[in-house]
Amino acid sequence: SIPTWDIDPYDPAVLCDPVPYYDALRRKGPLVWLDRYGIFAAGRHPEVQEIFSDWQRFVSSRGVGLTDFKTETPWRQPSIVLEVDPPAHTRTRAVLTRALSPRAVARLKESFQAEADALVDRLVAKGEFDAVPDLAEAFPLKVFPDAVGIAPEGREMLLTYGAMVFNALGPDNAIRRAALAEAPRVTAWIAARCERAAITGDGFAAAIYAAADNGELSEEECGLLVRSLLSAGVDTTVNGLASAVWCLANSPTQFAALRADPKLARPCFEEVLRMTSPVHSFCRTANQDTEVSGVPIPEGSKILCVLAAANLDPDHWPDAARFDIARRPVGHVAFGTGVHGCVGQSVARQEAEAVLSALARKVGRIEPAGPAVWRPNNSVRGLGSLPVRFARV
Ligand code: HEM
Ligand SMILES: O=C(O)c1ccc(C2CC2)cc1
Repeated sequence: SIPTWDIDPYDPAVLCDPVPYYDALRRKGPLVWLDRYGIFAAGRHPEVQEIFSDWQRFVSSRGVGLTDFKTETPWRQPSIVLEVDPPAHTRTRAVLTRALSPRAVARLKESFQAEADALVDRLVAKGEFDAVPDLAEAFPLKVFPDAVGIAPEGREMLLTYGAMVFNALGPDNAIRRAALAEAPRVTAWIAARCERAAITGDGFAAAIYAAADNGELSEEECGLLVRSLLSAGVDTTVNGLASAVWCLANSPTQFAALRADPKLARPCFEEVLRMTSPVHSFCRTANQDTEVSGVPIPEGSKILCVLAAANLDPDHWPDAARFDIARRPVGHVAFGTGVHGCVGQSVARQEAEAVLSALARKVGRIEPAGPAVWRPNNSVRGLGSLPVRFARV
């Protein structure tokens, strides 16, 4: 029989302190039936890997949250890359892959590094501050909209919209309702920013709109792909950077190792992603009667793939609970995997390398200066506040 569990993974207390839930979920079996929501949950690395890799049996076009687009109305026009399957996905994904290519991102390395160095210099001078607004939000909100080609005014709206996108993927709970209460105002603002006329410079959005000039996509489709960048490209890196500071503040020996070799900034960020999984869970929908690891899965079933639990699976990672920047966590699923694997991961890594290498070169010690406060969100794991002290080298 299939293990059944009445836990509420979307309870704010669980969202803020999820590791016991992850451990229990993995122990209960490869797939567990969560009868509170009538969904399956997968918390072990092999099953998450299998489900995310098999887009034919486990589709994204019926939504990657708890809403089944086949029977319920999405809160916004579905994404034409995240919430579609091949072949429709193939066309739009190709445009994003080109616009966000490692070469396009490498051109940003210097400006990202200059911005990170200047910011960290200011924070070392300040001494004590909240790393969430002053570093984790400040850095991406400066460099990412510039890289996309979005005007500077009102950028904090990107945080509101990101939280909305990620909360909307959860159940109809208080968090989701609060987030969607602001939907009309925020989605109108986002739509206006995505218009071709509103795009500045020759960044990612300009590269996307070039696909409208060569007939690859319609202008409306290009606007929706810019919306995808604004939906996925801010809250994720904000939470990844905040979690990186949290990991380093709690592991002085690991920060010392990073300081000894600032080139460890990139592998350090991969280990932060494995340990904290900024996107903690996403769904797939079975489009046929099937089975995974011997568990029958009826057509139409939603499967919550708990990326964060898979990334802490002790059967896949030796000493999985230990933050070890020398680990090289190849195979982590913090960026997903398969055809929908994160198309923005080069940008995320470039942002993180800039910030972590600045910390390695300019900060002597990172110390907690008050309680870390986690902010509950139905799909992302993020800090609301992280008071820290930066001691000079
Ligand atoms: C630490 C930062 C980030 C994390 C943890 C992250 C995580 C993810 C994950 C887990 C997926 C797969 C979703 C699925 O398979 O259903 C994904 C897809 C995606 N990400 Fe990222 N992401 C990050 C940064 C970014 C950035 C900076 C951008 C934009 C520049 C971006 C744009 C996208 C897009 C457009 C998709 C959909 C791709 C597709 O469906 O083919 N992400 N990301
Ligand atoms: O295309 C989108 O709108 C989109 C929204 C959220 C994500 C999450 C996984 C990072 C990805 C894409």
